Formats: sequence, structure tokens, C-alpha cells
Amino acid sequence: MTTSAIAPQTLQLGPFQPAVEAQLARFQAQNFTAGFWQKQADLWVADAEGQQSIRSFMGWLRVVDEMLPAVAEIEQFVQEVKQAGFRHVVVMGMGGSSMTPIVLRQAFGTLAGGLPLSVLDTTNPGSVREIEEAVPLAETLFVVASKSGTTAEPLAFGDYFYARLKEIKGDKAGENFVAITDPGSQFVTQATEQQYRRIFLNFADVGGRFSALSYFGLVPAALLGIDSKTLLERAQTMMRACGSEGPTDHSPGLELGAALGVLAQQGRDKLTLVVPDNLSDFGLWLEQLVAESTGKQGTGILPLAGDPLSEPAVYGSDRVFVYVGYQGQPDAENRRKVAALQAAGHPVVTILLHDALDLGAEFFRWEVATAVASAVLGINPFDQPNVQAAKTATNRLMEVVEQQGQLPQTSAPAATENGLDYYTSTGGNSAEAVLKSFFGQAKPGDYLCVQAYLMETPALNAELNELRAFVQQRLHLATAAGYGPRFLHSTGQYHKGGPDTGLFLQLTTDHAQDLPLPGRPYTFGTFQNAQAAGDLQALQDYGRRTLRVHLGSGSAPADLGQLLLVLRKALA
Ligand SMILES: O=P(O)(O)OC[C@H]1O[C@H](O)[C@H](O)[C@@H](O)[C@@H]1O
Repeated sequence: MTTSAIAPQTLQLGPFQPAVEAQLARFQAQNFTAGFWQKQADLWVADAEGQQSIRSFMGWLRVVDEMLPAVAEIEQFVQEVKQAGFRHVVVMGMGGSSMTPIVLRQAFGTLAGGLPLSVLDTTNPGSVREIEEAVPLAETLFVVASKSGTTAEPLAFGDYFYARLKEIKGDKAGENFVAITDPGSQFVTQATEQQYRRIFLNFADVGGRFSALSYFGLVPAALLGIDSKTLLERAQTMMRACGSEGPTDHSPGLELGAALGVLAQQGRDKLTLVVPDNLSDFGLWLEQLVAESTGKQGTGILPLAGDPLSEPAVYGSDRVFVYVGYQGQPDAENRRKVAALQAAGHPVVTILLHDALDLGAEFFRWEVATAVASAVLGINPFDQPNVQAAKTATNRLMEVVEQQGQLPQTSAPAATENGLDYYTSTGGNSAEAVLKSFFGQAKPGDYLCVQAYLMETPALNAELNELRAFVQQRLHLATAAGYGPRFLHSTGQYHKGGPDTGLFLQLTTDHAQDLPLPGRPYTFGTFQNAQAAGDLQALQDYGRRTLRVHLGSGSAPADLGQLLLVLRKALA
């Protein structure tokens, strides 16, 4: 279906309406939209270096125009791949390089003419093995996606599966591999040497989290069988609505961004996303875009994906609710609750899509809104200065592993009960006392962030949801949850660079069934545990409140159930 109308957006801002209107008037006086499209970097920051960085990452503004003529080439590639007998696709990448296929795969489901697609964005050995066992290796196309071409995880995934394919196809292994990366990245050299089937060169001036509508999103989209031309045309309609071809009365991106920026300034900095089930992964994409762009210099907006939706009484004054759903879909329970929240005085944004192809336009709407909110907050949306801290700490630990064969010993846990080790400096010498003192630090406006360096499974997700629901009801805290290392390339920036309002509960485990990494003196499991330890170190270096619970190596959902049992007692 083609449609020229964009998905309608309603802003019900209650008492915040006047402040948002005042911001829009300031933008108008500044001629903001015209400056925005001309990449006028002083709209964001005053320093010359920051302005230079902003100008060099605004290629996403017109990447849709660059990609439309490339659709035929991408579709031809998909035909070639299908004719060559490929039956499955695995996209391997972190953060902005893998979020879009995660969203699209869920929203569109299985399409006639499309190939089933998996995404690998974790170093968890169980998850790597799960993918390896689920796909027909010889007939699987592996898409290694990394803008920089230097990110440790996708390079490790690529090496692992390349070695597996070599065992099967010898010198022809490269036929099963495709690269998406920036021109001139060191990965181009490797992919060329390994005779990859294809190398798609992306655009140096399009940053990872703004790359949904570039090759990073569109090659997987076409492999999934999605009509990527229509996806782009919808995005183009949104571009025009946002002023790409001249003045516009109501730019949806500008209005949304102004609202989110002003609300964050007024303490409403938890963007609580409410979506129907088949859009839940849109929250992962939004987290990366918004949290990594705005979470710096002690400010920012934290999108919460999957925070249980409750009655108004449990929420503090730190929320803005955003409902993204479909026009034809009742989604009654969610809509009823959102209406109650609005009636209770919470600001509410509603966006109603015609169908999943509107996601093309949504990517663009939210990119503009994020850049505009960043201008309100006076920060550079295109850098991620605090992501490096965790990577540096991890690299240091990996050097120890290379020299000594294992990770350094940590100090003794404060408590060990039922196979769970509790590591904290907050106090307490029993599990219950540790949890009591950790959660005792919570104050209004804080959020709990559960960081699971574990294998993602439906059973574990269910336990995580229960834990979040309990904390929300009992302490009236916003809750976030993420799997490591995925969130390190996403909300990890906000955790360290944003406001000091997070309580970080890190969950780790031993890996009974580990996997070796070819050409490296360590395993996937050691790599994942080093990433956890590196980020914990970085969080603590920033003075964040942390608690690490090391689970037994048996069943993670059962262990988490155990933790929740103790937590219920601790907070009784
Ligand atoms: O695409 P890559 O260069 O491999 O980067 C993948 C991810 O890595 C970093 O951690 C950045 O913070 C993310 O914004 C980025 O999307």
C-alpha cells in the first residue's frame, strides 16, 4: 500500500503545553528548521570541535535520497542470493548496525519471498551456539555489519562463523559472507582478503544509530522480503513534513523533539514506550537512538522499553508516555491505561501507524525528534563519549586474560546464598540485607536498570518482567532491563554519561558450555564476563550505585526467581 499521509501524531502535554509552545516559538524565531537542514551546528553546541563533529555526522538527513536509487541494486543482490540457494540470513553486529533488522523482523513477520533472518548481537556462548544449531550453515548468508569495522563483537562473530564455514566449504567460505561497513574501514581489507560475496559500502557521514535507512537497515529489509522502496518513500514523505524541501507549518519531528526536550528539562526524562506486542523491539531501537544521543553531560532522555504498564498511582513525576500503535488495531488494554495516565495529568504522545511500512517514516521522525531534543538540551547528539570507558576497562581485562589465561580474581562476595553470590560495597552480610541496603538508596526520579549478561530466553524474559513489575509496584521506580553486551552499545552511554539516577543490578554467570574463539586465546564466555566486569568498573568509576549478583551456572530463570524471592522479603 502506498500512502502519502504520514502517521498522525497527537501531543497531549497537559500543564507542559505552554513551555513546549514557548520552545517552538523560540525555534521559529531562530529559523531553526532551515538551519537544521543546512547542518547549522551552532543550533546544538557552541564549541568549534563539537560543531565540526556535528556537521560531519548529518548525512542521515538526506540518506533516503541516496538510497532510493540503490534499491534496484539491493533487490538484485537478494535475487542472486536466493538463486544461489541460500535459505537463511544471520546479521551480526552491535548497536546501530543490528537494531533495524531486529525491529523489522518482528514487525513484518515472515513474508512470502523473504528469507528467515536471525540477529547475533551477543557474546553469550549459549546464544551463539543456539544460532549455529538453528541455521543450515552451508546455506546461510552471514551479514557482518560494522560501520567502524573495528568493533570487537562483530569481528569475533565473523571469525567464528567463517572458521565454521571453512570446515564445510574450504576456500569457498567467503561466498556465505557479506559485509556492510564504511569506505576505507580496516574491515574492508579483511572482507576482501576473505573473498566475501559482497561488500556494501555505507556512508561515512551517517552515524550508527542514525543508519536505519541506509544499507545497514535496507539490505536486511530486502533479504526479509520487505518492500524497501515503499519503506523509503514513506520516509521521504516524513522528510518533507519535517521541512526537507522548505518551510512547513507543523514539522512532526520538530514538535516531538521540542516536547521531549522540554519535558526532560522539567524532570520528565523517562520516555515510557507503550506498544503492541509486535512492536516491542521498536523499543530497543528507540533506546539506542535516544539514550545514546542524549545521555551525556549529566542530562538526557531515557526510553524505557518493556517497563510494565500500570495504573497512574504507581508513577512519579518523571514520566512521559509514548504510545506507538496501529490505526486498525484496538490494542484495548494498552490504550485504556494510556488514556487513564493522560487523564491523571501525565504527558502523553500518541502515534498511529497505517501499517508496518510506516516504520520507514518512524525511523526518520524519531531521528529528527532526537536531534531536536538534543538541541533543546544543548548537547551534541552524534557522539558517545562515555561508551569508550567500558570498552577500555574490558580491553584491560582481556590483556590480563591473554597474559594469565583467565580473568583476575574479584574480591570475595558480601554474601553467598543458594548458589548466588552478591557483590556490593553498599553493605549487608546476608542476601536479604544486601538487597535491602542496595534498594534502600532509591529516591524519587531514580530508575532500576537490570543488566543481564546472560542468554536471552523467553523464560528469563518472563522472570525479568516479574522482577521489574515488583520493583515498580513496591518502590514506584522506573525500570529498565537490557542484555549485555547489547545495551553497552545503546543505553550504556546514558548509564554513565546521563544523570546519576540509576541503580544498576548486574547479573552474571559462569558458562558451563563455553565456545572457543578462533585465533584468540579466550572463549566467548570469558569475553562476555570481561565485558560485564569492564562495565561494572566503568559504572563504579562514574560513582554509580551498583550491585552484582553472580548466578550459579544452572538455570538462570530459576536463579532469578530465587533472587526475587529474597527481594520480596527484603522489601516487605
Ligand atoms: O557499527 P559499529 O562501528 O560496529 O558500531 C556499533 C556500535 O558501537 C558503539 O558502541 C557505538 O556506541 C554504537 O553507536 C554503535 O552502533
